[in-house]
Amino acid sequence: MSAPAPAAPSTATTAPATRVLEFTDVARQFPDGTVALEGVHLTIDRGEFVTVVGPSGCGKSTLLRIASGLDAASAGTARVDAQRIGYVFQDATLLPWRSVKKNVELLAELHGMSKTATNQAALDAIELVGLRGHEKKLPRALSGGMKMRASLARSLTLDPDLFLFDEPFGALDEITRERLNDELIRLFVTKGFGALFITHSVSEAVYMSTRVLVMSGRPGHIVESFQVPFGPDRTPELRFTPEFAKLAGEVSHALREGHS
Ligand SMILES: Nc1ncnc2c1ncn2[C@@H]1O[C@H](COP(=O)(O)OP(=O)(O)OP(=O)(O)O)[C@@H](O)[C@H]1O
Repeated sequence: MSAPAPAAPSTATTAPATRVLEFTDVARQFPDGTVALEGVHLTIDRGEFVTVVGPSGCGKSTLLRIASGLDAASAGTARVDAQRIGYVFQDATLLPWRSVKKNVELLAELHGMSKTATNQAALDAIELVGLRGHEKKLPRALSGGMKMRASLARSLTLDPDLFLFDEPFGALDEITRERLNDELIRLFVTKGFGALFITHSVSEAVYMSTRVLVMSGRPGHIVESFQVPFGPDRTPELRFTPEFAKLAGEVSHALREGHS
């Protein structure tokens, strides 16, 4: 069993951090009076992988929707300084009649990229997510993991500064999920985007992130923040180390405390 990598910043860089997201005192109250979020402070820089865990219904998806611009804060300031935003949901949302390649090209097309640039971006993204050789397949011929790879590739064509993930691997079996965790870490290290990742799995949160945030029950706000001390070269064995177990235990504890 290999020891965890020494404590290090996730992406070793000496350049000043580029802030891609800054929430100050954000609240969201819906018209029916439901207060989903209250007093949320959150910053994400490029090169940071920030995961939010919290009890069901605490406002995690609402937080992500505000970050994506699909929803707006009802109080406070939600600032996103990203030219391009990637968005991956639990459902891969592929168009069933388009091939893998055509699905991956979709966002680039919608963003008005030229045919040549779209083609190249799609081929690069397909290569990055390991779908080479499957370009012509229709979504129905793909496994759940392959669909998620195609969904990831579709956003990668935009080379996002900020990537938003709403439980992207929640519906996958454990082996596929862990494999995709590793692939996403590799993409993150290669591309250096900022990430906001939502999951119900504490283990996934600790394994993937540079920082884990724990939300309280509704109205959701951040009750605890954990800097993750493991470097970018994480391998599955990390999950079996005492350091990992200790941190995961602390996050679980904070989750239970925030819940009560
Ligand atoms: N459009 C809406 N109108 C009224 N209430 C809403 C609306 N959207 C979400 N809510 C409520 O706001 C709260 C937060 O919802 P949200 O989906 O953000 O939670 P979540 O933490 O992502 O939940 P889960 O972990 O179960 O996916 C919930 O109580 C939900 O019912």
